[in-house]
Formats: sequence, structure tokens, C-alpha cells
Amino acid sequence: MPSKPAHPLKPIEIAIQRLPNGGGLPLPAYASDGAAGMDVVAAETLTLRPGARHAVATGFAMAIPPGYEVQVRPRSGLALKHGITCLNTPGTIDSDYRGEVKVILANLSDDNFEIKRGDRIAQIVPAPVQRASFAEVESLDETVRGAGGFGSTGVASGSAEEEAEDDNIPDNVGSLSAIKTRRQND
Ligand SMILES: O=c1ccn([C@H]2C[C@H](O)[C@@H](COP(=O)(O)OP(=O)(O)OP(=O)(O)O)O2)c(=O)[nH]1
Repeated sequence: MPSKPAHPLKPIEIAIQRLPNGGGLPLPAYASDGAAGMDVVAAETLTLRPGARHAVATGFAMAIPPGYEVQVRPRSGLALKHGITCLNTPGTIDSDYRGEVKVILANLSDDNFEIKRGDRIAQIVPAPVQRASFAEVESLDETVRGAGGFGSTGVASGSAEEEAEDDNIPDNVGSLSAIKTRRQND
């Protein structure tokens, strides 16, 4: 059998504490050799009604090393099959937080969703944190984009034909692809 290539990044060590409500539950763990996230299980049993949200207990707390965070992310299977997601995705666990990790689940489906103690409800991924300091200025440098954003470049790939047609549209109306998109959404 071919040997597995080692993961190129050295794992960081995170102190983890099992809380009284986490007795007997597995700690977060990778489900496969190449999994990016460690699966997290629920430490409580509940029904999440349609449209409802709940901070689900996990039964553990962590001391993340300075310079890192841990992100809490949804599981795609729960999202696709049941409309269950982490409302604040990615959730942020700060390095100075010592409380119980909670998973803020929301039910975006029309059906009740049953969560049983021990069910895998989310996954966590450690990440380095780049901090910044602000340098306040009177004005910012100019760019082609300027203040355009929030879909200003449209949706379609923008063919040469469309660009030619765009030339006939007054500036205050918007690009052809943007107009088509608006029509589609109306
Ligand atoms: O999905 C999450 C998100 C956050 N937390 C915990 C750990 C995190 O360190 C703390 C604060 O989270 P965040 O900074 O996102 O919340 P906030 O609303 O800004 O609260 P705070 O004022 O306590 O920072 O809550 C969780 O357990 N799960």
C-alpha cells in the first residue's frame, strides 16, 4: 500500500477540558485522514422547530493558544438534507474564552429537526489570526472600482456583444447584465 504523505503543517496543541455535561461524549475528532474540520457532538437533546435557533451545548471548553482562533462551521450534510446551519458561521472562539463552546444552530427548513445527545452537529477548524492596527487618514487612494460594490460588476460573464450594447445605455441605468439580472429577479 502506498504510504500516506504527512500533513505539511504541524498541528497546534489546544488544551481542552471536558465539562460535567460532556461526560461520556467523544471530544472533537477528525472523521478522516484529510478532514479539515474536527466534528463536534451535541451534549443535549432537543427539537429545533422551523425558523428556530439554539446555542447547543457541546460539553467542552478550550484554551486556544494566543495568535489563533477556532472557527465553528456547519456540516454540509445537515445543511443540504435538513436546512440546519450555524447561524453565525463561521462562529469565532476567541483565544481568551474559557466558557463552554456552543454551536448556534438554526433550522431553515419547514420541518422540526431532532438533535440527540452525541449527534455530530458542526465542525471546528483552528486558524491563525492576523491582527491589524488602523492608521486614520483624510482620504484614500483612488482605484478603478472606487466605491462600486455589492454586485456592481453584475452576474453574467460579460460578452463583447453585451459590452457593445452597454455603450447605448445611459450611465444612470446600469450595465446590460445588471439589468437582465434585475429582470430575472423581478
Ligand atoms: O459559535 C460560537 C461563537 C462564539 N462562542 C463563544 C466563544 C467566543 O469567544 C465568545 C464570544 O463570541 P463572539 O466574539 O462571536 O461574540 P460577541 O457577540 O462579540 O460577544 P462578546 O461580547 O462576548 O465577545 O462566545 C461560541 O461558543 N460559539
